[in-house]
Amino acid sequence: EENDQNVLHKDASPVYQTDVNGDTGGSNTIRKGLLPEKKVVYVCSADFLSECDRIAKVPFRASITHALIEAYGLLSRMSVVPPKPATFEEICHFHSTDYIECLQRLCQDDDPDKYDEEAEEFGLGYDCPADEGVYDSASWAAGGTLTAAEHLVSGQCSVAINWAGGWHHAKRDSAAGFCYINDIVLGILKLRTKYDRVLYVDIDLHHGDGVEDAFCATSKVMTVSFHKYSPGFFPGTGNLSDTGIGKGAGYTVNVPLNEGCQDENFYRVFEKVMDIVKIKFDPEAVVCQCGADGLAGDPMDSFNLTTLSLAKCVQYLLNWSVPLLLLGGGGYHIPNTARCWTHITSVVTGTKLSSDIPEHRYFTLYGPDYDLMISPGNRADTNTPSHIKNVIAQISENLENLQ
Ligand SMILES: O=C(CCc1ccccc1NC(=O)c1cccc(C(F)(F)F)c1)NO
Ligand SMILES: [Zn+2]
Repeated sequence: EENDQNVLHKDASPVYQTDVNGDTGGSNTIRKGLLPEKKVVYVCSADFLSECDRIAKVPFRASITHALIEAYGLLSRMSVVPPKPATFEEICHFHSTDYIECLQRLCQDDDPDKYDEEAEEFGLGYDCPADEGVYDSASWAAGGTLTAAEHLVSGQCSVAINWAGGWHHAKRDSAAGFCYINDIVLGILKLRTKYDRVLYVDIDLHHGDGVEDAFCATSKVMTVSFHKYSPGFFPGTGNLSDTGIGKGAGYTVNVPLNEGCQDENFYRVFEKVMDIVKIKFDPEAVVCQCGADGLAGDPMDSFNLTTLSLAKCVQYLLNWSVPLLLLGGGGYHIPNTARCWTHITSVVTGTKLSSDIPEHRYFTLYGPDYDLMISPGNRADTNTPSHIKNVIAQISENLENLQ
């Protein structure tokens, strides 16, 4: 096999770290950051990929992403762990049994007129179709996130990755925004069996409303979502004034941004907000939804980010050296999404990658540049300095009062 798993990509120059007695390099210390060898769990298997390839709005995205990660030789830097699909019982640790039973029933029904009143009640219908295979792919994606979270809880790794997870719109008793099972909530509930304070960060283009709703009334889980917020833009929630309720008051953070957001503004806001979150909440574990639909070139055509800012956000969280669960999410320009999550995987494993896409099964998708990096479009960033300043000021004021 041309791509020997143990050979880093030809131009990759691993980043060296001086070891305890000061000498650098040597065969076994080609790592940066604080992760001990192989302490990154990457959830994947052939069954898992073929099930997640069937997710309707992102056909074959799971396999295309995995193939690029493999082509760059990154699998040898991680522990690859095969997941199982989440069971009905595991799924109902968050979702209502009525909703999940209805989802299962409809997915097995091939009658085009199957969307009865009950279906509508559970958000299942023409905008969230319960087609054949939807339950299976959603339960496999959720199983991947649970497997990743379990490896963090058991201490077997410090970072765990499920690029087929991140379905942040699903509610306790309803599908929404093509999300059917909220794997993120299930993963956070799993982490909460060990960690007292869990932080959720969402850098997808859209507001992470399903996760926010699940934890808006508790101070044990803080949710921080960075998203486009503008009239008529889905889901329409996630304004600055949305800060949590009851015991959770102040533990919901929303960072509403405008059209055209570029790397510089996005990362500037991210860093300023997360600096305060770290001081005021001091999380014991972090879950980050890395939705890539804010990238330049995405059919959502809303933000104008490149993988550099999204990868810098993950590097920022890595530097906290607390257990970190990384998930996918949106991302509808599939080669760019694969570029983004491969770039993030290289950051997590401390591996420098050549910007030349390696020859592999899906090489042709990366034309005409065949470059790992993407360029921003030339649309203006409508986030004015005063908007950015006001958002940061308001959020630090909201967090100031946190006990
Ligand atoms: O990406 C999402 C949800 C996207 C969404 C929510 C509600 C209604 C529609 C959508 N998604 C789309 O419109 C969509 C999904 C996949 C591909 C496209 C495409 F047509 F832009 F490619 C569009 N959340 O992070
Ligand atoms: Zn999205």
